[in-house]
Amino acid sequence: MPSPVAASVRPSVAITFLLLLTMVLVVWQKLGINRHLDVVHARGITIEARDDRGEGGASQSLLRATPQGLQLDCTLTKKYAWPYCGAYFGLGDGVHGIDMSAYHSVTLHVDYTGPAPHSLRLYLHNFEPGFSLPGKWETQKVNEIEFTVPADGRVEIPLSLLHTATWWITAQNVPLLRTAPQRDNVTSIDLYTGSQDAEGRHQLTIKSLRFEGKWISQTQLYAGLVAMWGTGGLLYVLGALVAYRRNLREARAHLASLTGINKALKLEKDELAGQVYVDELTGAMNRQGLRELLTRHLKTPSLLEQPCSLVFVDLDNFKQVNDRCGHLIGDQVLRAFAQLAQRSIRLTDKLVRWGGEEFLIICPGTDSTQALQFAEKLRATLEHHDWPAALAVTASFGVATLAEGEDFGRALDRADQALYRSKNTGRNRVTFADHRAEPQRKLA
Ligand SMILES: Nc1nc2c(ncn2[C@@H]2O[C@H](COP(=O)(O)OP(=O)(O)OP(=O)(O)O)[C@@H](O)[C@H]2O)c(=O)[nH]1
Repeated sequence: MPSPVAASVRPSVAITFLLLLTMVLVVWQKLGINRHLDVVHARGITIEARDDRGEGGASQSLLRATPQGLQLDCTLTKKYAWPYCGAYFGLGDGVHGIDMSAYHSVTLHVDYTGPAPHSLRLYLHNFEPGFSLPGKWETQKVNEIEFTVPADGRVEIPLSLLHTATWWITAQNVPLLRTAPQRDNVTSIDLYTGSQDAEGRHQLTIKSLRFEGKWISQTQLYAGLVAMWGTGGLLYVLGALVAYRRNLREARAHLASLTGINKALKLEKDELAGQVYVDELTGAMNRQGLRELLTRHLKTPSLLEQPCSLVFVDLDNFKQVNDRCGHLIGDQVLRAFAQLAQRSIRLTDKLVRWGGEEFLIICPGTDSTQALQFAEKLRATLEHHDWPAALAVTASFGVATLAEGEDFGRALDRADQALYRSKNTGRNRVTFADHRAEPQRKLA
């Protein structure tokens, strides 16, 4: 019988496959091809200059593309409380941005001239359903970081350092549990002058603003792996369950068929056993049958209910029947005798072919008087019966009644002795044996 899931995929094969796939994915995520996004040079990104004039300030910024990069000319004026100049990089339509969760760092390469300090602010605006509203940029989550530009103009910032701007949380009254930085739907990136920058002319050449990352983040990979293993496990359990139910159905059908076969075999066995206990020629019980009967009697004594009488019957001069008329006629006579005897006895009586032309009739619930009457009646019936080949057939009888507590074999022996006396005293007669002890005759 196939194993539960052998019909689909072996569990060991599936587990090996999943393990290999997991290893490949983990290695690929760690060492595999990186992805990057250089917002200065990428296509499809809207780039605009930004300054504080919209908020009542007077700073001015001008943005133009040069062979060296994106050049921002800024005149910073402290008319507004938080003056700024900067560059805006639009990544979508203001609602649908790009998922930047798998990016791990951003590398900036700039030339910065102007009054110190040279610091910059980087913002990633993330549109989040729940509190971000279309058309209202101020409702988008502000992931920010401010940093000093080193002398060589190169700086690499891990994106994990970006935090949600506290001024934005306060202004938007964001629930505490929604304040964590997030960048799964970034609609714009802004690079502004630092909050402490001095007034005056600042010139910034942004040579590159490059985000480095993986195709999928570690978190996404692990979530995917958990889902993959979970689905695999679930499928395995479902498959095993289906196979188990199918096997159970098959086992039940198998059991039903075995039970049927068993029943048929038992019937056949009973039939064969019945044949073993019956004499083929006469249909009477044979000695094997008598043995079985006596064995059962030991378990259920009512079979030989007291008083019980035994009647031995032996056809007289049967040898002559065979000699004169042949064995076939002899057989017919034996069959006819058995039929006559069967018709004469009670349902509870048993007719046993003892051997040759000798028969034993066991009569439970029959005392000696009744047994003698019965034997005499049968003897007379045989004497007057119309036998094959117009034969005159008689029989001699020996009758014994089991005495209280007497052994069956001993009573049998007495009946046999009585039969012997019938034979010796002229045949065609009934002789009764009283219960005085005689040597025991054995069941051969
Ligand atoms: N046709 C036939 N003859 C049988 C069968 N079994 C035994 N016989 C014959 O029965 C005869 C018995 O002969 P004996 O034992 O001499 O007994 P008897 O001739 O009946 O003489 P008594 O018993 O003394 O009256 C033998 O010839 C056996 O061959 C049988 O199944 N069929």
